[in-house]
Amino acid sequence: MTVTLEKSVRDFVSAPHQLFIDGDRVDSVLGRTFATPDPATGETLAWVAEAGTEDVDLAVRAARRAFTGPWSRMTPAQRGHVIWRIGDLILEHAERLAQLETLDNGKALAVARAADIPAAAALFHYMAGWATKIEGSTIPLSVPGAGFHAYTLREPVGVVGQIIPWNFPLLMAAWKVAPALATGNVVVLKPAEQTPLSALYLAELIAEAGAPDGVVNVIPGYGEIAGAALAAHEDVDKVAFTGSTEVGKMIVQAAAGNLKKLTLELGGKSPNVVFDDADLTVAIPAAASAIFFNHGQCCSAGSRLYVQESRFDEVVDGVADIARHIRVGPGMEPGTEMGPLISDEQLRRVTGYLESGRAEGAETRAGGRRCGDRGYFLEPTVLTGTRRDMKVVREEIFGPVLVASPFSELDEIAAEANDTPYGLAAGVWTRDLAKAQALAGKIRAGTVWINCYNVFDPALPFGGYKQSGWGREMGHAVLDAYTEVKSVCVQL
Ligand SMILES: NC(=O)C1=CN([C@@H]2O[C@H](COP(=O)(O)OP(=O)(O)OC[C@H]3O[C@@H](n4cnc5c(N)ncnc54)[C@H](O)[C@@H]3O)[C@@H](O)[C@H]2O)C=CC1
Ligand code: BAL
Repeated sequence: MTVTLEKSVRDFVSAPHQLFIDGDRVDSVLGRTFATPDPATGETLAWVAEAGTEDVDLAVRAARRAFTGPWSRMTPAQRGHVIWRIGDLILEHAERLAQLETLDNGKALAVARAADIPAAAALFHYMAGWATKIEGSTIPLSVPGAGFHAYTLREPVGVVGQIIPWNFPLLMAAWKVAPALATGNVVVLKPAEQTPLSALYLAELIAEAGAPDGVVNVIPGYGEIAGAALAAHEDVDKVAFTGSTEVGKMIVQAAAGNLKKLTLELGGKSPNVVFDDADLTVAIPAAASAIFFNHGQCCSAGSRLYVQESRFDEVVDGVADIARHIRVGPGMEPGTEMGPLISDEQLRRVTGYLESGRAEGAETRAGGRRCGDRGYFLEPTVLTGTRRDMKVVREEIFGPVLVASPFSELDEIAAEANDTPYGLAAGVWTRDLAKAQALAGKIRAGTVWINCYNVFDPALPFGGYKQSGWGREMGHAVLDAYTEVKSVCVQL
């Protein structure tokens, strides 16, 4: 049995999907379209206009016109009102958006309802408040002689290209669009080719909320064509990207042409460390959730579990038992806890890692196989007996695959936790807060969760050390990424 689709969702999905440029739905210049599949079946869900370089150019021009035009004439309070209204509209359309997200991404409807959609609305509501609080400062100068009045202004960067992934399609759009608008920028958003639908729906809500034409343009298309053109475009002032570290590096090179500003939110291989004095009734289910939430398709996934040796078997057996009982199925089926992976390509990538782990001697404590032969379902998997040099330990798998290892003491685990090119997140579990904070201080990662995991809040900055990225999203910190500082110096 599946949840009955709302008629409006059925109608939206089955309609032809155009690009959203300058407040209008338009076909792509070359008339190209692409299919977005339903990951639960592998069948085509919808056909979507495919942006090419010409469309990227049209969208950038529309954004530039809006930047110098009506958007720049709105007061901060008016901008804040529009952004708040977008949050309200997301909540008003929550069920439709949740169903759309489940169809396009595959995630369980309960998860889309409880997590993705309210979190996207919350981000717009939080950022709305910042629109009226983008302030400079007055600066006392030490230049001898004449008096000066010097101050700084924070100005928008300009036209921002935003390239987002498929793991949290609407939420990643919110993380990008909301701070850009709060700081007075304009946007060309390229959603992932696997999940373009909720971003197109969001474009309509943004227009309904009162954003002038061209302020947010949404151009679905392929990364190597539309994404690459956006990253290289000479009239784009900044690119904000979330996705693989590999593509992040390509974007750095593409952006060099006009030295556009960049923020990058990239991969992770996050350590989750359980000490022997932790409350295991909480730590065990949390360690399972840290890796299995969103099918492990989270950049922050706690994919390396380290347990102090005296409790290793207890914790691993507990996590493996949870893994075996997770209900895997189509996201639209009531009771489903874990849906399919996003695509055939991702399924092959993840099962390739499982084969490599087995070939290198890892032991499978739970899962390890594809479920059925329709759609892209995989069993939640726990591997032990791994070594530091194995691919399954070193590389981001981006699937429901946990590698678990024992450790003996704090300094050893700090070194092992940091033995990765990534530095996105980490978890620490212990009743001893001094020990937790000591380890948190040693771990080189943008977020350390103590006795919790995957806690996100619009006010809490998120981003990576090392090859996990540049800059921070959310919180006060994101405002820096979307503003230029201008110093004004007046001789009195
Ligand atoms: N940090 C995160 O949240 C995410 C990390 N990933 C990682 O990336 C791996 C591969 O997944 P993909 O979907 O292939 O990630 P990806 O990095 O290729 O795709 C992310 C976005 O970048 C775009 N893109 C791809 N190539 C581009 C290019 N040359 N120039 C500009 N934009 C480009 C895509 O169209 C998509 O919108 C995953 O297995 C996972 O390890 C994937 C998605 C999200
Ligand atoms: N990429 C944003 C959040 C996550 O994947 O964990």
